[in-house]
Amino acid sequence: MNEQKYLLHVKDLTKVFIIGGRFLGVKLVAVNKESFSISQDKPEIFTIAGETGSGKTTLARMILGLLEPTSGEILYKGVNIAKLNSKKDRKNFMREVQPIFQNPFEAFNPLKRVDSYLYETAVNFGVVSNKGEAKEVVNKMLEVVGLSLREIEKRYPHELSGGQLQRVSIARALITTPSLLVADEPVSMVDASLRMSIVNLFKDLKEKMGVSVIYITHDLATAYYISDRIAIMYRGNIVEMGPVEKVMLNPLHPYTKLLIASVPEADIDKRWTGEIKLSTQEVKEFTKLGCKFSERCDEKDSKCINEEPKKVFVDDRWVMCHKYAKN
Ligand SMILES: Nc1ncnc2c1ncn2[C@@H]1O[C@H](COP(=O)(O)OP(=O)(O)OP(=O)(O)O)[C@@H](O)[C@H]1O
Repeated sequence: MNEQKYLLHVKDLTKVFIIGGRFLGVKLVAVNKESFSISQDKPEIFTIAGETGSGKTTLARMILGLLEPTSGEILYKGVNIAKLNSKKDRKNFMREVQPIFQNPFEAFNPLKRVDSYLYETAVNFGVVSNKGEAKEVVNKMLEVVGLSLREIEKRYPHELSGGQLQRVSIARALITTPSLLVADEPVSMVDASLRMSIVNLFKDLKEKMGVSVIYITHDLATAYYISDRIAIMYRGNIVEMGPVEKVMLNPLHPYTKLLIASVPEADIDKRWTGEIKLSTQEVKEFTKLGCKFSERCDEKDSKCINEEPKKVFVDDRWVMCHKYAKN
C-alpha cells in the first residue's frame, strides 16, 4: 500500500485502560481496533462525534502523540509516530500536527500575556529568528482568525472573551503552517452565538490554506455544516463512518439514528440528552460481549448480544451492525 498518499493513517488503534486496580481491575477498551485515514492530496474536515465517554478524546490524544496506544499504529505521512525518536523529528511532527483544546483558558497561563505565546511559538519553531520578525507573522495569523495584533497586544487571557481566546489559540496553531489540526470540542466552552463563526473558520482554513481538521464534537449540527466525513463513535468503536451527508441524512446504524433523532434542527446549542458519565452502566457497555449498543438498541436480536459485529461497507459508508452484514 502506498502510505505516502495518506496524511494520516490510523491502523487498528487500540487503547485499554485498567480501571479499579492493576490486578483486580476491569479492562476498559476506550478505543477498539479503529482505523481510518486522511488523504494527503485533498484536505478535509473529518469529524469524530459521539456521546461523553465514547473514546473521542482518547483517540485524539493518541493522534497527537500525547498518549501511547496499547496496540496499532498511527502513521503521519507514512511514518509511525511512535518511532519519531529524534528531537528534530518530534518537533517537526508537532509543527505539522497542532492541537486545539476545549478550554482556551486552560491552554494559556493566566499570568502571561497572550501575545507573548504567539511570539514564542514563532521563534521556538524556527518560523522566524526573533520577536521583531514574529510580529508580522503573528499579525497575519490573527487576521486569518478575524483578530488583529492591536486587539490582543499586551492583554492577559482574562481580558479576552472565550471566543476571542479560542481564536488566539487557533492563530497560534497556524503560525507553524500545520497540515492537520486536531480540535477536541473546540467550541463547547464558547458562547453559543459565536460557535458557528469559529467552526466556519475551520472550513476557511481548509479551503484557503489546505489544512485538514479532525473535529471532535458532541455537536452534530456544527459537524453537519463543516464536515466532509463523519465517524460516529460508541463505546470505543466507530459504528458508522462516511460522507457527512450520507451518514446524517440517511443514517444506517441504530445508534446514529438515535443521535440524529435527538438533535432538533438548527439548534446548534443542543447537546444530546441521556449522557452517561463513567458509571456502572458505562463500564458494563464497554466490557460487554457482542454489540456494545445492543442493550439500548430497538433493532437487536440474539446475535447482537453475543457476537461483535464486523464493519461492512454499505451505501458509501462503513457500518458496524449485524443488520447490514451479508450472510
Ligand atoms: N486515563 C484514564 N484512565 C482510565 N479510564 C480512562 C482514562 N481516560 C479515559 N478513560 C475512560 O475511557 C473512556 C473514553 O473516554 P474519552 O475521554 O476518550 O471519551 P470522550 O468521548 O472523549 O468523552 P468526553 O466527551 O467526555 O471527553 C471513558 O469511559 C473514560 O472514563
